[in-house]
Amino acid sequence: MSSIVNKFLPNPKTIAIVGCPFSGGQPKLGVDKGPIHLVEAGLIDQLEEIGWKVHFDGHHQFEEIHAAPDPPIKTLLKNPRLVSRVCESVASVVGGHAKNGQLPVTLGGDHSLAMGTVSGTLASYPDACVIWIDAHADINTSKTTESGNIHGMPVSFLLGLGENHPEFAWIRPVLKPERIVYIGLRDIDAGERRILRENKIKAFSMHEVDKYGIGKVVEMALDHVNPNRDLPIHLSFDVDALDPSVAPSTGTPVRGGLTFREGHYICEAIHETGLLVALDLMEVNPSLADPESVRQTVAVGCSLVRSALGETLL
Ligand SMILES: NC(=[NH2+])NCCC[C@H](N)C(=O)O
Ligand SMILES: [Mn+2]
Ligand SMILES: [Mn+2]
Repeated sequence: MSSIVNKFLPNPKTIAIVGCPFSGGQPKLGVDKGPIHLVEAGLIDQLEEIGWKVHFDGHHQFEEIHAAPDPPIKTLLKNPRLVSRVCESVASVVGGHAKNGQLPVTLGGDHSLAMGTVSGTLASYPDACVIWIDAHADINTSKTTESGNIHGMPVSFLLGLGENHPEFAWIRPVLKPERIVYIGLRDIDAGERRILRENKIKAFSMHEVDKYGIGKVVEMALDHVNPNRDLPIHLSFDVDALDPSVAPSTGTPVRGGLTFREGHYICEAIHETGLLVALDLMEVNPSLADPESVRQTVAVGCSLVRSALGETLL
């Protein structure tokens, strides 16, 4: 176990793996296989090797939810009922683990799931901040979305922006705009840019990563959301934040992303705060790209998780 002490977790330090084989927030098949590949690659043993107790009792089953199809309703959003119900159930699972003093590690699945994970974290740690690592801002509302894909919208629901959707009535808009920060952005829709500006949401795009270096960017990001380094941190990592040469198997790759080391540095630095209370690793899609690219993406996903949980280089 690394020498950093997590300030929020009781002993024995325990992780709860929340495997979420879910793809309903976007149209590409296969992202639901992400968590299965991550676990099959040995993630659980790897986390035990670095000193964690790990609970995993199988991937989340969304069967009953899948059994109730979305009726055609008048909205541009795709599968709103399905996504909402799945996220509601993820929120209660993640929230339950957090309340038991475990650190939930949610494996996606598409990034719409973060509506559930962040809601679950905030239910147990109301003053938690969110560090969102992504090529995208995922902050569209039903007014601004061009795709209708809900994986491009979870942050706006968490903030309570945009119009009310009865399907999503369970989501409490508990996230404050000053409690979220982005790193890695480089593909932002026009409407999202406006929302970020109007709500004064802090974001470090790849431009700032180039300009200041990743060390300084992480420090500035923490200074913004966690100035006294005393608030719990939820880290939501979309694997497409990494450059496609590093993580090719993902549904919406964007060139010009984080290097292998920049991605890992972020995770290592968050671990060093001793404040991490929840982690998401999202958007690994093992059915996109050739077998070697898939292997590489799954391996990098596992190593990001290990870094956030205390694997050290020395
Ligand atoms: N979680 C993701 N990979 N999101 C990609 C979102 C892309 C685009 N902004 C959209 O709204 O559809
Ligand atoms: Mn993304
Ligand atoms: Mn995302």
